[in-house]
Amino acid sequence: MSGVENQTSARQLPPHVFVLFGATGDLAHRKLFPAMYQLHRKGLVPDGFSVVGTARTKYTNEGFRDEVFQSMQSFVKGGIPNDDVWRSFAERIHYVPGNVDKVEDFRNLHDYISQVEEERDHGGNRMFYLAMAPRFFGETALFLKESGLADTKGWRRLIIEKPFGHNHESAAALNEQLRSAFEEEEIYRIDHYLGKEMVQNIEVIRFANSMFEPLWDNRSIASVQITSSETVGVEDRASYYEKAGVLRDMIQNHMLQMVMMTAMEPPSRLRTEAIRDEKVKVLRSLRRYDIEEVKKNVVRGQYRAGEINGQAVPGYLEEKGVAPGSKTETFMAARLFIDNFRWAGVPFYIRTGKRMPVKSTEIVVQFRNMPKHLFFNQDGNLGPNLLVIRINPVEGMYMQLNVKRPGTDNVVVPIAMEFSQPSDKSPEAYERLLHDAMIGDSTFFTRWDEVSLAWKFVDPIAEAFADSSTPLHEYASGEWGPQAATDLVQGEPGIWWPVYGEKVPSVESLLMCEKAQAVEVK
Ligand SMILES: NC(=O)C1=CN([C@@H]2O[C@H](COP(=O)(O)OP(=O)(O)OC[C@H]3O[C@@H](n4cnc5c(N)ncnc54)[C@H](OP(=O)(O)O)[C@@H]3O)[C@@H](O)[C@H]2O)C=CC1
Ligand SMILES: O=C1O[C@H](COP(=O)(O)O)[C@@H](O)[C@H](O)[C@H]1O
Repeated sequence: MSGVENQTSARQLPPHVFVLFGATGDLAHRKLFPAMYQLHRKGLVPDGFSVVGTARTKYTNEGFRDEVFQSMQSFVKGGIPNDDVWRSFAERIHYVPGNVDKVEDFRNLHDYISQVEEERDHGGNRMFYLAMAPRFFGETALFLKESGLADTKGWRRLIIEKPFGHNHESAAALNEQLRSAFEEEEIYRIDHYLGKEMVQNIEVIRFANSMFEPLWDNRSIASVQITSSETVGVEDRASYYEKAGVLRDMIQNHMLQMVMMTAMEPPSRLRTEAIRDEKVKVLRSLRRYDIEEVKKNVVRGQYRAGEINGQAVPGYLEEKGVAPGSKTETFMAARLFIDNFRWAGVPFYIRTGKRMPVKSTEIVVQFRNMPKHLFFNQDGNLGPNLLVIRINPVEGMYMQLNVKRPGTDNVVVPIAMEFSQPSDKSPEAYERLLHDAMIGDSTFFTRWDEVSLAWKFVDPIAEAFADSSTPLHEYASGEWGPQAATDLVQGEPGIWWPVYGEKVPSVESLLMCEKAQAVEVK
């Protein structure tokens, strides 16, 4: 017995060689090896599955396996034992030193992989994962072709990390390079938010519950708010973040993906291209902003020193690697409009930033108020119904409803009808996405037209930021962004609904919120 679980309900993966570029890097150690280990532990990988890692640092197979084992102690919750499961996984791991700037190193890698394929049947299939800096993506794809590595007897697939370009022009150029070596169907562009359990659940909540779909439009919904707040700062990623800012780091990809999942039409069938077609239509209807509209609908900010969880933290400008006087935005809020029949007139508010009070991602769908109020809460107000989808750290949802407070008066209180599931039971986003790519399911990867349209939306905002026509507001670490972001939310609801992080909303917190709303809406 290897100790490997026999998980019959999930799909067994096809045999293949998994070629991991950037195998010594942070992503490989933090996410990819733990994800593959879990797939192995669950009995989902077949005999013919091997990982061949490559990067410039020199390791023997044994040395590299030890390195992966050590990093697993930090990156798999609770660490992993040195038992049969690990040993049988380690046997699958190989390492070949190489530099992606040198085509001859690809030939060397090719020879090694051919040897691995001779020793065990991998079905002639190869998966290439580019876990490297984006500047290497295009050239690596071309060298894969030139060295013959991409000529396989079975299937070949390319998984590519974000960021996919810096703007539309560079993304299109990169796409052309990739397409000269791989077909669109062979390219799996990662957006790890699409691997999150509750992001995938949005479709199920919407399309498997008959009570929501009839209400899911501008007749019943007043607004949608999507918040993704982080407590961390730029950490040691300034060299990347200084050029990206939150607009390219979070909005162009994760935030727009959540907008698409919330706003898309039901697909005609549960098929990859049918789903992606519906998502793309949302981006086609997303109103694009010129500079004047950016000024009205977009707010950006940069964190200053403050406190997070009682700990003093420095401002962005004091962080390691940040240029003096940097204008990089670490926070952005925007009011978006999707100009189609379903959503005309419904504002979609999005906000995301670093060094905010809690780590939380939530989607709040606010239903319209009653045409006439018969009942009121203790402040003479009546809160709206909300459907809140909680993406992380809690995975779940709640519906905010009004009920009668027990007693002889007719006072109404808001309650949260709540569902949550333990997040440690869900596969990590990377585990789920690797599994999908290995079985050839690209539903939760981004198609080129999605990426292209997302850049077309983002580029004018980036230009407005670059020519300083929109102010860069300051906010203290530990705050919910600048005041201007609060001012953006007009009409119903008039406030940003709170996000609760680890907490569960209580009647008191919901009432406080209604009170705030009553004041703001006036
Ligand atoms: N880290 C994370 O959590 C996340 C990362 N990403 C994305 O993943 C990608 C990788 O990020 P990350 O792992 O953090 O980056 P790292 O800098 O930690 O790793 C880069 C890897 O590339 C290798 N490398 C660098 N130059 C060469 C070269 N000339 N030839 C061959 N290999 C080379 C490095 O190894 P060596 O020095 O040994 O050559 C290393 O293995 C990026 O696109 C990033 O945006 C996306 C989401 C999250
Ligand atoms: O892609 C990125 O996402 C993380 C946030 O991801 P989460 O899963 O922790 O919500 C963000 O910190 C990082 O800057 C960005 O590159």
